[in-house]
Amino acid sequence: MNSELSRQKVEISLDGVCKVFGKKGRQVTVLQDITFDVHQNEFVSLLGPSGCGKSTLLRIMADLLQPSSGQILIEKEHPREVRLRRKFGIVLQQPTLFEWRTVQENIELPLEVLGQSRSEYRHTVDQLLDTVGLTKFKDYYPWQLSGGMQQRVAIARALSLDPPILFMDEPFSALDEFTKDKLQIELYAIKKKTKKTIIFVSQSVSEAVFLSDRVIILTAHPGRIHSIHHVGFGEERTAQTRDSDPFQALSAAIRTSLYEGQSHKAE
Ligand SMILES: Nc1ncnc2c1ncn2[C@@H]1O[C@H](COP(=O)(O)OP(=O)(O)OP(=O)(O)O)[C@@H](O)[C@H]1O
Repeated sequence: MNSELSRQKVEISLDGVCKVFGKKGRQVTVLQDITFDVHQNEFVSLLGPSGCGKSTLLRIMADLLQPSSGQILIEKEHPREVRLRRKFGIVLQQPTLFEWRTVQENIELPLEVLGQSRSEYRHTVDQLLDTVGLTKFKDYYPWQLSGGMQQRVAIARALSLDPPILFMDEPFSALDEFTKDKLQIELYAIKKKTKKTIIFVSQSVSEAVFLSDRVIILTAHPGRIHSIHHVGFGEERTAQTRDSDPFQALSAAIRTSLYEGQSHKAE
């Protein structure tokens, strides 16, 4: 482990997590012996081929699924406790906004559910609109927005209760390249500003390298950790980062690991 990371507090800890789907006689092991720690304010991507169990692992971490064996602790507590105290936000591939609520009303929803009044959360919501660049569009309805704008609303909504942790499952995968690149830069800036811990599922090497402090590569059938790569570019990530030699070199190394993971499986 690099020395800077070892000084940071462990926020999420996975120990020997396994997941088996199906009934007796027709069982499939999807995840096997997944063990790693995530530190406070760290951005960790889970990268691997389709079907290797990335979403399943994220869902287990977010208490949407239970592991078949092994343990997950978030700040030394079971994910259920953490979920009930709304200590994490979730952003999925599809933004799942409420069509009959405006941008602002979608972002306000979790605060409204908590029983706060608009005067209490007005400042928070104004700040979130500003953070995701949607102040001018606050009275628009989801169907009046582009896909990228809708995903920005989903991110703002996930941040509305100011959770220390964000779980994100391929949030940009349905978007075009240009919007994707732009949102990656914005997400990195949000992470820097808000100091969140982010676990991010991706199928894209360049996305994972651009956003992450560490990239965890999973192999498929069953999903196991193949390797963990530290991203050493520091906190300056711009459009030019992707053209830099360190970025290209790390992307190439990660691509090699991904292919290695697949070919071991085929042997
Ligand atoms: N509820 C379920 N019951 C049975 N099998 C499931 C269930 N959920 C997922 N699986 C299986 O688990 C495996 C991993 O699925 P998962 O969605 O976690 O993979 P993934 O790496 O996120 O894939 P992708 O990148 O394509 O989204 C797949 O083979 C899938 O069919």
